[in-house]
Amino acid sequence: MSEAKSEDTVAEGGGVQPPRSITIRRPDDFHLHLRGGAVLEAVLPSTAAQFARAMIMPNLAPPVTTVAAANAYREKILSARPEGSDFQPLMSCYLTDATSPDEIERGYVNDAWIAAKLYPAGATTNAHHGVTDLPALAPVLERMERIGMPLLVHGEATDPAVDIFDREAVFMEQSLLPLLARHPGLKVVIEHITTAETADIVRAHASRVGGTITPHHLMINRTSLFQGGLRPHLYCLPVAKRERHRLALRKAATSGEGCFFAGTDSAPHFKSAKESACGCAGVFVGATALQCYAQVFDEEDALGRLEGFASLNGARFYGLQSNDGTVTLERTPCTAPPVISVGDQEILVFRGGEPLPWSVKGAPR
Ligand SMILES: NC(=O)N[C@@H](CC(=O)O)C(=O)O
Ligand SMILES: [Zn+2]
Ligand SMILES: [Zn+2]
Repeated sequence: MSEAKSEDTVAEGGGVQPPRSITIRRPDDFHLHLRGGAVLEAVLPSTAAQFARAMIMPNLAPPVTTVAAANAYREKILSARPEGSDFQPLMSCYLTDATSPDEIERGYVNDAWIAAKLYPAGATTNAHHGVTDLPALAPVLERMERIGMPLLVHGEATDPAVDIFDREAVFMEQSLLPLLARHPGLKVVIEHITTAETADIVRAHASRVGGTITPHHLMINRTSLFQGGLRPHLYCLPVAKRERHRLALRKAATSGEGCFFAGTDSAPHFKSAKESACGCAGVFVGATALQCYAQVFDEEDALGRLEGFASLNGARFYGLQSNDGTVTLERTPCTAPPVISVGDQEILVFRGGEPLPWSVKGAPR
């Protein structure tokens, strides 16, 4: 495990004061929704200011299922970058019942994408084209296993009879563990893990299974969704769970174990669509992600492990070089904007408009 450089200062009494700043290698966000068009233009600068690369989620409408669509989307992302940005999108493709193993391999060998995303049909936002019959996906998964291409999983059961707070647990037991057994060489990332038990499943298969953890699942529990009234902007899928799970996620993220890494699941939706009789799922955390991760690691007295989680573990899992360059986080309070505007619409920023104890040096405060 690498310990990042931090500026410890020796207090007059001889004790060590907590560091004022920490410098880590530039991090990667291994789970990001950028959408398209004006939303892409509006949200990309937030991520590009913090992260060198991001795994781009393919749940657009229509979803990214072909090499041509992935290449076109990558070009749109590259041209939406702010002036001077070297941000690199890492592309993924969206698996459907009709996905062909040949198209998956073609995209992988031609660098159109480096991973494929499994959405159980209907499990989350724009998942209605997802997979209805997992065992029938075997030829695709066998091919991925053979070529070493990781499978990224939204791990929730879709049976409406399953309690929403149990959907991740049920998927893990009924679908993910059997899938891991059927495909013993397949690399899998369980995305946005939300339970103590899922963290243990990741650990138990750590040689080939990773787990991404979002900033918000480290900060909120299911009670937060109802604090003082209904909080639609904290609603995402998988929904936040009980406090014991949040504590287990904080332990996993800050443990130094290489199987856990940053994936923000920053998922922009318009305020009007969130504050609705049927509000949609997703938290826009792109503008405050690194500040929030730093706060959590600081609270857990684990700032020295932030670099592993944010900048090294994920790259290692994917067989990528870690990034050149560094980013410095300072213990200087900052307040992110409460909203990002897109034309006459707004997207609320997670923890925007309130003081955060950490700021990203050089990023707008
Ligand atoms: N996390 C969410 O609640 N929403 C994501 C989809 C996803 O990652 O499940 C979105 O695309 O809005
Ligand atoms: Zn998801
Ligand atoms: Zn997501």
